Amino acid sequence: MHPDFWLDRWRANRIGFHRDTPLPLLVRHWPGLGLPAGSRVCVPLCGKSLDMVWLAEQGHRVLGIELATLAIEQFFDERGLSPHVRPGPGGIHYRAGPWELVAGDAFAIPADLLADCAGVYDRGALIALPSDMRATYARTTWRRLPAGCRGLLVTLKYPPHEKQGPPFPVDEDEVRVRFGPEWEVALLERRDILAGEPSFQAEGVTALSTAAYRLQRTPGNPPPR
Ligand SMILES: C[S@@+](CC[C@H](N)C(=O)[O-])C[C@H]1O[C@@H](n2cnc3c(N)ncnc32)[C@H](O)[C@@H]1O
Repeated sequence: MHPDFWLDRWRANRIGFHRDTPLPLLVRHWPGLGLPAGSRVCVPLCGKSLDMVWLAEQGHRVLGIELATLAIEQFFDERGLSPHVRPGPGGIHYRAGPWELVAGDAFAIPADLLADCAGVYDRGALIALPSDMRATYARTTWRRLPAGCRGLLVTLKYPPHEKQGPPFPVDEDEVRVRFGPEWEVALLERRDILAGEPSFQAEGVTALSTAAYRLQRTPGNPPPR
């Protein structure tokens, strides 16, 4: 999937993935990770998600990574903030308040920049990518996160032949294969959501569920790539 796919969507404002409230699964399960206020949370493929506002309200510093400059500009504009903008590791860094958003490729983000991230939040990132790119994403962005890092991952599952992604279906086996053994994976919740997703129904999808996973980076990791 070429970066232009996403840049075009932002230019045309075709951002049906964007929610105007924080994700209930985040609000329900994030506190269980036990991350102290003040810790830094990485949000790969962040868009202009309001989940980053919610994370900041919990006292976190947020490091977002997003290809589309337009998404980052809209995030700050919509908060009435004028960020400091500077080139830095991995791209152009936009900073204001608790937010530092990097306009760049999450796959190319340097490990140094992630070294003090105690948390990671993925909603609409893994499932935004086709299979080969999901493998790259796990081997690059996630692998560069430090030992002890704790994360919340939200996925979708539907019969793969019933719809073209994105979003792509990702089941529990795949999560365990992609992230294990470097990450301990625990399924926290799975729920059927088809009734509330008319656009999936209109495409002929017959079953749709979302799941939340807790991930914890195990010690004894291989060196980051
Ligand atoms: C499905 S959207 C989800 C956005 C956000 N996580 C949310 O929940 O609203 C995926 C986002 O990833 C961005 N993106 C895609 N590939 C990327 C990459 N390699 N590095 C950084 N951002 C990327 C796209 O521009 C898009 O904003």
